[in-house]
Amino acid sequence: MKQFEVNFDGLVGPTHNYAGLSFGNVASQSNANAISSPKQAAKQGLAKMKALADMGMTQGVLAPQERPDIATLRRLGFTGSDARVLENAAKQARQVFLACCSASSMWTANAATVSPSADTADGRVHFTPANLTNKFHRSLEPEVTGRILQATFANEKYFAHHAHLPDNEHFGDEGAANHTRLCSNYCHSGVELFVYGRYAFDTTKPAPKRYPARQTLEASQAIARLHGLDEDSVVFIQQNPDVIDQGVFHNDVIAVGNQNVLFFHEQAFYQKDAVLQEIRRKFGDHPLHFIEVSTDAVPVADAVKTYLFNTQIITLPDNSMAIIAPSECEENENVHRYLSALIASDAPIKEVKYFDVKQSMRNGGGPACLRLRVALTEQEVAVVNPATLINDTQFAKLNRWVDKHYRDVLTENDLRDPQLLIESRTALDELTQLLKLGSVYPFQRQGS
Ligand SMILES: N=C(N)NCCC[C@H](NC(=O)CCC(=O)O)C(=O)O
Repeated sequence: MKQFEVNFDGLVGPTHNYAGLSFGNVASQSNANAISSPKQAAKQGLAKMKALADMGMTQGVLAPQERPDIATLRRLGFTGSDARVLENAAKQARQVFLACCSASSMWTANAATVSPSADTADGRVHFTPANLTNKFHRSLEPEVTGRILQATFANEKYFAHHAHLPDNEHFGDEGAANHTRLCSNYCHSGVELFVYGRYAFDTTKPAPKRYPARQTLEASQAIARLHGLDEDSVVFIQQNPDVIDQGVFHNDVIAVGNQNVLFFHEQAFYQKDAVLQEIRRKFGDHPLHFIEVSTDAVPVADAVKTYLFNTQIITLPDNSMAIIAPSECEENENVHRYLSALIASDAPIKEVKYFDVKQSMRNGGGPACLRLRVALTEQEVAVVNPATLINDTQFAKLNRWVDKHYRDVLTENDLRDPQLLIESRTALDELTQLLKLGSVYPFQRQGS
């Protein structure tokens, strides 16, 4: 049977900006208020999607969200015309306003957790949007994310969509950024790794001291239950609290897996040896490769700066593996040396391809943050909304759409411009037609 792991990349929205909203995410904080380029950001993302499609990968795209989020600003007490809501919010509650303008839905690794049909009790692909409770600006995403996922995977026979977990820190869930699946073949049952940062109901357990742990064990357990996963094929792993305190705010900043390869930093996991043993036991007799990177080879600070682990390991149509890395990895001596040695070694990864995703990197989002992985059978691919899959035509249309609607530069001051709101809504309205999504945005559903 043909097997697919489809990457659904987030399209960068027209209000892409740097607002320093993510405490614990070093890049986000250090680029607060830098000038952004939504057009360049969207094009960098599209170029990566097109490059993967050209490598023979099946590549999808997920629509961004409506920002500024006028509906939320109204919910928070701002009234009058949309222009007045923007003006008053920017003047009276700058931080709240900025949070409601973030284009953070571009990082679709945080859109949802996905379990392929081979792993689930009812044989469907299961999706649970992440509630992203730890950051206000991100907690605004799950409802619309759910609608976009339902419009993309719109077939109940094959796809099951759950509501996001309760919106409370006890069930803080960051989606696929803390979830990895190991398997020998995408269509065979695999072992799902759920990485959490803390226990919600037991404060005696280890937890980071400086920065927040966004994901709880209880949230990860709830997702595994909802998706009908077999406990013999699930491993719950605590992230090392010390690395969270060094800026590793999601597990995908320090570990990444693909098929039978787990690529991780030696400091990634709490009680690492027991974790690796459990993974090996549950994976069974098939070959399994642990590629462990020592602190001597790459210090955690370099991993956080370059996003060595926020790379995509992909299996190409000829079954060889390649690693998709941000250009920051090529520019850093330690990391470049490491990657060059890795592909020359007998490890399964044979090729490295560098991509410029700097507009995203400045907010703490590398190549892997920009994509949601969905392992699908041939039959399942056939029922995905075809307009969301990238081919030459869709790529050209999306590029033209960006050229037509996106600004070259954006500053904080521009965000309060009512014209930007109109531009964004016009762009998104057209996008929903291009991707055949129906009415997913609040501005399209007013009065419905
Ligand atoms: N690791 C993964 N999978 N995703 C990266 C998400 C980056 C995102 N940055 C932000 O939301 C910054 C927005 C700002 O500061 O303007 C976050 O911290 O949640």
